[in-house]
Amino acid sequence: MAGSVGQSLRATTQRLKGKKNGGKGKNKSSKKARKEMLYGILNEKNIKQIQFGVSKRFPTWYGSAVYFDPETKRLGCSESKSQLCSNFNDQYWLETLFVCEYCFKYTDNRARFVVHAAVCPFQYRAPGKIKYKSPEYTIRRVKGSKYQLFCQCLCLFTKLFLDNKSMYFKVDHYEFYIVYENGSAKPMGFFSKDLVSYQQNNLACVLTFPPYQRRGLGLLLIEFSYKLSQLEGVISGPEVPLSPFGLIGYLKYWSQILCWHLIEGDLAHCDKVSLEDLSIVTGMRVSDIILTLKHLNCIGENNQIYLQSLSTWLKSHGTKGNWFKLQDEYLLIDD
Ligand SMILES: CC(=O)SCCNC(=O)CCNC(=O)[C@H](O)C(C)(C)COP(=O)(O)OP(=O)(O)OC[C@H]1O[C@@H](n2cnc3c(N)ncnc32)[C@H](O)[C@@H]1OP(=O)(O)O
Repeated sequence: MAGSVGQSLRATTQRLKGKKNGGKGKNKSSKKARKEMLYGILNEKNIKQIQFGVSKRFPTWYGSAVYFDPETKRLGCSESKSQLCSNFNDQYWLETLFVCEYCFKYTDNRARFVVHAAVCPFQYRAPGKIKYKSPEYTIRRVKGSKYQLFCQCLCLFTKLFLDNKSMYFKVDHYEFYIVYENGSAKPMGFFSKDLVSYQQNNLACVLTFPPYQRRGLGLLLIEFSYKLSQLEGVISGPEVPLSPFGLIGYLKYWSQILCWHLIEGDLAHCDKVSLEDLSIVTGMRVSDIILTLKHLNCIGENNQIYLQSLSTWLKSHGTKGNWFKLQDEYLLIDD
């Protein structure tokens, strides 16, 4: 399993490079096919389900061609012939993709998966450096340049749950912030950060793995991304476009932050608050603030903010004293 993944990724990259050079002058449809191959774009799901570690199984949300050889539709350089699409079901290329829940290496072969699961070194030591450690959760920073294969496999996995992002192989200038439950080396979710983002985005892509969703981890990661950009002294926000779930999650986070600053925080006693004031205290972009205030139905002509509508939102989405997921005292940001 371990060797096959590295070879598979190299083979895919080589194949794509080769096709790119040899494809000059060919028609538009082959260009489109190459693009789809490069970004793994598929209109339908091609892997039915994921076996994530030995005990978790769940369906994929989106298709991805990047795991496969485009000609044979077989997984990377797998020697297994047991799960070809023709043997299974025309809709799917593969019924079950076995993914290591510690390092994201993958295979279509159960026996190889079981062997790997028993020896994966990441189960004893998670990669990267701890940047946040509360009594409940740890967030580790994993550099793409240092843990290339780990990050590439994580990006491939992400594509199965996020349709509009497509970065798999060039991970060198990305950092990955991965959340773990304390005492466990099993990643539960992550966000990536582009270190050469011209828009100075504080987050490229965020994912909570399906078994761990709706526990507040998405909001924790988003809050952490803002903490990092505020420490850098940058007004920032996520890379766009947001996915539908991304938008719901961000609107929740942004609504809470704006409500807190306007009702309980530094701005609560100001007579007049401008969008720029809000941007400075929250670290949010003005465009995101306007979007959120419109969502909260509390911005009028001349960008006047109606606090009454904020209070109404708060009543229906009460945070019960838990305004923030992240606690500053547990931050370990030294570089
Ligand atoms: C810039 C970008 O990367 S955009 C791409 C965003 N990522 C994706 O779309 C990948 C797939 N989706 C996911 O991984 C997750 O849904 C995330 C990351 C967006 C949210 O992760 P979670 O850990 O589930 O979020 P969390 O538990 O903090 O919930 C935050 C809020 O989002 C909303 N929300 C999250 N999931 C759902 C859902 N399935 N249905 C309705 N609302 C939801 C809720 O308001 C929720 O708060 P609540 O539970 O108190 O009601």
